[in-house]
Amino acid sequence: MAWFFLAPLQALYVALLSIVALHYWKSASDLWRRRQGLSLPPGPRRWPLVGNLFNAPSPWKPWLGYRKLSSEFGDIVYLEMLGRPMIILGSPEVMIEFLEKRSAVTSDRPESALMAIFGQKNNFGFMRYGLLWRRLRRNFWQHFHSGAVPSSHPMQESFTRKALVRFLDLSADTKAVIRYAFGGTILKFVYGVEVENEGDPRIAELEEANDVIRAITTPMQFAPEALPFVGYLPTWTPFLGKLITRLSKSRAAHEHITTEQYYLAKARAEAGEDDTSMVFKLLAAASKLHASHEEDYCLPVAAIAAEADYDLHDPQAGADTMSSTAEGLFLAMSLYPEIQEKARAELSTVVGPDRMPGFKDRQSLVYVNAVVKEALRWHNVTPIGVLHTTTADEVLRGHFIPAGTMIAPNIWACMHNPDIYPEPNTFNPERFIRDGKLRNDILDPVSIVFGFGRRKCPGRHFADAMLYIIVASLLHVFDVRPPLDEDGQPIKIELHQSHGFLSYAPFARLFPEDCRCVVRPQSARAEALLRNAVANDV
Ligand code: HEM
Repeated sequence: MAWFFLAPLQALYVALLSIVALHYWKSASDLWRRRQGLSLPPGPRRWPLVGNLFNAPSPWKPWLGYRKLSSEFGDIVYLEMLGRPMIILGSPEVMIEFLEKRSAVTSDRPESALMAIFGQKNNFGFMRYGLLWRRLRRNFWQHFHSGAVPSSHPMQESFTRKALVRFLDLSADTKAVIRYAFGGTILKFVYGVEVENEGDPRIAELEEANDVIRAITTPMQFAPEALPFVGYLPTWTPFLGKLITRLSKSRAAHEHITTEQYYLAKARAEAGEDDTSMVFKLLAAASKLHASHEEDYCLPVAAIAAEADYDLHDPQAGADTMSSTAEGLFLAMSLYPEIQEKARAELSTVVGPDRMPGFKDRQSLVYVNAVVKEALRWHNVTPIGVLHTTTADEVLRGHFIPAGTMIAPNIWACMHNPDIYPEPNTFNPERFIRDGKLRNDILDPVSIVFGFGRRKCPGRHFADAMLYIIVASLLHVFDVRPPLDEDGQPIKIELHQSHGFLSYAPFARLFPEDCRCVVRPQSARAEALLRNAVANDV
């Protein structure tokens, strides 16, 4: 009798297995035909169907495991996850060769169904390569390219001072002030919104809005990406309910803040107010060019503006690039007082005690510039950048790379390669200086940490400018020290970077696990200088 029920089940199993085997055989033979005798790049042994699923580097800080693989197999390592090919690039040369020089075929992104379901459909950072991505990115770039960013320098200078003055309130939380400095600048730049302090609810709402990116790209959370239907499940679903609630809340915050700020900026524009914000300019251009199709332009304008918001700091998960880099920098300053001293000596010679530093001083502040470079290198916040994907079959250094291969550049390994940067774990800006000038014979972190080719970070000039003005203004006025323990002794904090990346997740950003420090004015005169500068800015 049992056979009566088992037979159909067995038949179903056999049918399913045959379909999977047939599919596997078809893709393997198709790949074999396309390879035309070329070998795939070397890599750990793959198993039928699952590939390297069980012997891939641990998803916990995978850049470490990837570096180990590169030392064993070379600059190009091949992995396969359930039939999905992936290569790890281990040196700057091969990254430039493939991702920069062949960016026409290496600029796609892996699709993320959950990102789309949870409100990030128009986020071009995660979008497939194509016309819509190009259109959104071009509009975004107009406001962030190297020629455009200097127009926001006065705003960056004054907002930095406004944020730093918060440190004069002894109870201010360092992380919150850092978040405010970057978040407030971006809100002002994008929407023309003036955020008064780190407690402003809009900063908190933006953090909530970014939570979806953080949640989906955090290793254990990212697993549901393989089963995108979870995006449609109710919040009471066992095991997954918490994640779905978190993502839904983030989507709601994202929709609320971006819509609200967009319409407020639009209303100001319609009322004829003069505003230099990005939304204002985009709207003006859209209505001039396409007066009869304004609604068509609302989506791109709102989406492009929202894109800039993604770079806000999150106090819980630290999912932010600029603030996270700054957290590493504050930690470095507290650990290396002698570096603060050298920067201060330079600031005192170039700027003097009677004014705050500005962008006009940048050329002359060689040491300060080197501190910015070292901050981007030492605490490299995007260790594997953002995954690219190939759109066509390619041959790289004699190896066949199939179309649809995910590419993970191990940026962290380059930034911590002792052959390029001796003693890479030491924060040492002087590695970038020779004979009083910035060296041009050493790999500039700026050329790698912002990614590659057509996908290279479009916010890089803005970010670089912000980091410069923060370092210069901070070190001109303040002293950054380690926190004290209960006995009044300095607590020695080491840089431990968080993780935040699963081998096939599209985006990862790191933050220092602990960056506690104490920020105090160097003198009453320095304090007065800052206060006066802020008063004059108003
Ligand atoms: C220290 C600061 C920053 C770092 C280290 C950083 C790093 C990166 C990296 C590695 C990528 C991926 C590039 C690639 O795929 O090859 C990226 C993409 C991106 N970044 Fe940044 N970024 C920073 C700041 C910013 C800022 C301030 C903004 C906006 C105002 C921004 C907006 C974007 C956008 C929109 C993309 C997606 C580009 C695309 O897919 O076409 N970033 N960033």
